[in-house]
Amino acid sequence: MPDVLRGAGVSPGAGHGPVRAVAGAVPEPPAGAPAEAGDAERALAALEAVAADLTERGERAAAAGNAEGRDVLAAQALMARDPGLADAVTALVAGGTGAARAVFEAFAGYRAALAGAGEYLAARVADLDDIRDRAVARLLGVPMPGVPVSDEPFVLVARDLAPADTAVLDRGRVLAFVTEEGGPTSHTAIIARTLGVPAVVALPGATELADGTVVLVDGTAGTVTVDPTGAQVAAARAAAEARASAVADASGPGATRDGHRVPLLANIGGPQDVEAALAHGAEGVGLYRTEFLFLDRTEPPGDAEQEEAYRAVLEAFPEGKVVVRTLDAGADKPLAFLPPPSDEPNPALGERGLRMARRHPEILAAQLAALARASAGQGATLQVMAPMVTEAAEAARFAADCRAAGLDHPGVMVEVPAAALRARDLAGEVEFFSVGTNDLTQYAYAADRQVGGLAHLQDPWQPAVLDLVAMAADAGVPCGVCGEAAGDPVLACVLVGIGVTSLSMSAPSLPLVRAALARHSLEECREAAAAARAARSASGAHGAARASLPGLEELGL
Ligand SMILES: C=C(OP(=O)(O)O)C(=O)O
Ligand SMILES: [Mg+2]
Repeated sequence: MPDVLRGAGVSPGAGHGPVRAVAGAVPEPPAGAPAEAGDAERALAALEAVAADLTERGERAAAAGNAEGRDVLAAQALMARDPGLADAVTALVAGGTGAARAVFEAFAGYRAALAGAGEYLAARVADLDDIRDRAVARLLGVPMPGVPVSDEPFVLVARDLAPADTAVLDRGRVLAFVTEEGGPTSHTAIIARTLGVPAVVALPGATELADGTVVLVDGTAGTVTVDPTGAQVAAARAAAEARASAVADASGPGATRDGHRVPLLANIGGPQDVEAALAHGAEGVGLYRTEFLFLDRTEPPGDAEQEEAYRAVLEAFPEGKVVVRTLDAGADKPLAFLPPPSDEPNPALGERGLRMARRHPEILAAQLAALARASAGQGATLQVMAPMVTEAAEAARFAADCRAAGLDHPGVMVEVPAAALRARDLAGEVEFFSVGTNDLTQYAYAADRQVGGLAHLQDPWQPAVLDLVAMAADAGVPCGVCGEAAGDPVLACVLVGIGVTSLSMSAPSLPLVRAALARHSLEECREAAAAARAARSASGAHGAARASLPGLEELGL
C-alpha cells in the first residue's frame, strides 16, 4: 500500500512525477584539513566550473525571455573568475590549506571587504556566498544549493521556497510544489497559486523524500502519495477534471446568484502575470505586488523601467481598475536595494512596507511619480495603496504624497490589527481599503506566516480574523480583500456576506470563486458569515459556513 503523507493543501490540482529536491545549506569545510597535491588546480577548476555553469544557466534564462536573470547570473560568473580570488585561493593552498577550505577562506576575505564597503556592494554578499557554496559543494561532492535544473518535469521539494528561488524557475517543468515549512499564506503557496501549480506545504518529512521518488501530489486534499498506483493517479486526474468542467460554466463579471456585484480581480507580480489574469476572466487587478518586479536587484529600479512595468498592466485593462501597491520590502519579501537598517531580531515586526518610506522617501516618491506618468492617458482606473499601514497619521501622509504626485485615489492595506480596530480613523484619510488577510492573520494570531508548525493559527477562517475584516468592511469606504482568503471559494462567500466589496486573488483561483458566488444569494452569504463569526474555532467557522451554502456540493467542495 503506498505511503500517504499529509500536509496543508494550498493550491488545488494533482501533480504526478519524480521528486527533485532543493538542496539545503552546504556545510562549512572543516579547518585543518591539509592540502594535497593538485589542490590548487582542483580549487581553481571548481571555480571555473561554477562560472561556466552560471553562464550557461544565464543563457538559458535569456532564451526563455528572462534577460534580467541572465544579467544577474553573468555578474556572478564574473565574480567567480575574479583573478584576485584565484590568487587568494592559490596562496592559501600553498600555505597548506586543503582545496575546499581554501576556497571557503578566500571568499571570507572578499566577503568581509564587500560587507564593509557600503550598501550597494554589501548587497552583493549574498551573490558571493552563493558562488562560494557552489564551488565548495563541487569540491566536497555534496548537492548544489538552490532550485534544481532538470530536463524532465518534476515535483519540486524544499524546506521552503523564497520568491528569489523561483525567479529563474522553468515554469513548464514543475508539476507540483511540496515544502516542509510554510503555511497557507507563505510565498510558496502564493507562487504556486499564481503559477497554477498544485502545492502541499507544512508536510513533515518532505525533505527526506529521496530524489527520483515518484509521488502523487493532491493540492486540494493536502496529501502526497509515495509510489502511487495507476488507479490512484487516474482517480486524482478524474477529480481535477470533473471540477474543472463544473467551473468552466461560470463566466462573466463576479456576482451572487441574485445579482449582487462583487468585482473579481487578480493578484499579480508584474506584466508577465497579465495573460493568466485575462485568461481567467479577471475584471482588473486588485493587488499589483510591485516588489516582485525588483527581487534580486542591488540598485533601485530606474524610473523608465518602472513606468513601463506599470503602463503594460494598465493597458491590459482599459475598462477596469488596477490597484497598485507601493513597495512592500522586508520580512518575507526582502529587497537587496532596500535592506532593513540593521539586523532586526524580528523582521515581520520591523521596518517593512510603508515603514521603509520614512527612511527612503525618495524611493516612494520615485515610484509614485512613475505611476502618475504611466497612468496618463490610460482608460484603466489606477488606484494606489500602501502596505503595512498601522495608524491614521501614516494613511494621511501617504494620501498626501499620492495627491501631490497627481494620484487621486489613495488607499491602504488593512493588514495590521491596529488598522482594522481603528478602521474608521483610517477611512477618514483614504478612499478605499484592501484587507491583506495573510498578514492580518499572522499579526492577529502572533504566528509567523513562514513557520510551518503554526499553520493551524495562520488560518484566515479564525473567527478573530473574520471579526477584524468586518471592522474594516464597516468603516464607510469600499473594502476589498486581496489576501489569499479571497481565493478560497467558501471563504469568498463569507467575505461577501461580511460586506467586502471586491475580491482579488491569484488568477487560477478566479473561476472557482466565480462559480461559488454565482450559486449563492447575498442573503445566503450573510447567513454563512454570521454562522462563521458565531463559531469559536477556524474549523467550526468553516463547518458552519459550509452548512449555510448549499450550492457548494455541485462544485465538489
Ligand atoms: C495580500 C497581502 O500581502 P502580501 O501577501 O504580499 O504580504 C496580505 O498580507 O494579505
Ligand atoms: Mg501583506
